Amino acid sequence: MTSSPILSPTAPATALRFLSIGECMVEMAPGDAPGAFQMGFAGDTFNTAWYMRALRPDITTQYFTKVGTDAVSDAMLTKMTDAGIDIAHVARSANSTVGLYMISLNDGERSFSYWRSQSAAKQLASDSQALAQAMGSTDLIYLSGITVAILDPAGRDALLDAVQSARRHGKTVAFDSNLRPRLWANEKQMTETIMRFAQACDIVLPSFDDEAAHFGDATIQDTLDRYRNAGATTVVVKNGGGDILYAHAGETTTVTPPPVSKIVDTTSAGDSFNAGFFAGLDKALCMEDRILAASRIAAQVIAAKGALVQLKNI
Ligand SMILES: O=C(O)C(=O)C[C@H](O)[C@H](O)CO
Repeated sequence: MTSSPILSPTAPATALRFLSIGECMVEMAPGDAPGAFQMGFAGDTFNTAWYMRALRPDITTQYFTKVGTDAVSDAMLTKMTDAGIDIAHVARSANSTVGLYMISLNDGERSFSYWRSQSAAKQLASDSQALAQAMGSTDLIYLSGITVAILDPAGRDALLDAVQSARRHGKTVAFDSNLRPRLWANEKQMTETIMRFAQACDIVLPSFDDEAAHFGDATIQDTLDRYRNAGATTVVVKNGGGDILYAHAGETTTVTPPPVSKIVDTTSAGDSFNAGFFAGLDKALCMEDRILAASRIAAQVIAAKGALVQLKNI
């Protein structure tokens, strides 16, 4: 079992800074009464930033996105600042607003409907200088397959350039492939672009069920090998409630997460897991302990409705 560091040697020993890049949307989640919905704000990379802030109030957590200038965009930014997330790198656009999604639950199975095709966040990579500046003033950068999926080809190239440059400057970059076929033109474009970004990252945190469905991986080991062969130094393959497989510092090991007692809504399971994992990166923990801590956070999150759940006993 290894406790070798993951963060770049240039990362500070204290006052770690975390930057999450992506889209936050209005979330309409099923309420308690039939037909009722509860409005909130969520989005995979924002959820991770929110949980990171909850778990590590001692570090700077920043969010990078673009929103509108309307009232709902203001309310979203208030939600971020109330949570203690630094929004200095959030840009605003006067002629667009934020996206929206609705969760439908059917016998515990969730499905999503989205209204995001015109959202301001689709332009988040339009200012390369802003990207470089944000990445230059952080240590750990996080983005997802959704962050990449919402961009146009020029935006994808600009984001990839920025990530590669940040890595050359000693930043640590983490990526959750978060496959959302509906956001891509076709499966080939999705899988090729995801691998292009994975190649540029240090840490990759895929989920086996999605990877099996879209990359055709027969086993969790196949998923791990594909990302490791692409060049990621640390790969953690999430696996629903099943055994998690990781590779780090030349070691490949399985971790059995604690049994989950209650599943109400799995929204944000992977996002909160990622935050739980990042929260331990600057600590002298072994990989297994980081992964177990992340699993315990995700277990709390899926025991309640919605993407953002107040954590207990952290
Ligand atoms: O699908 C998306 O873009 C989302 O970010 C919605 C949810 O908040 C997220 O997927 C939950 O994991």
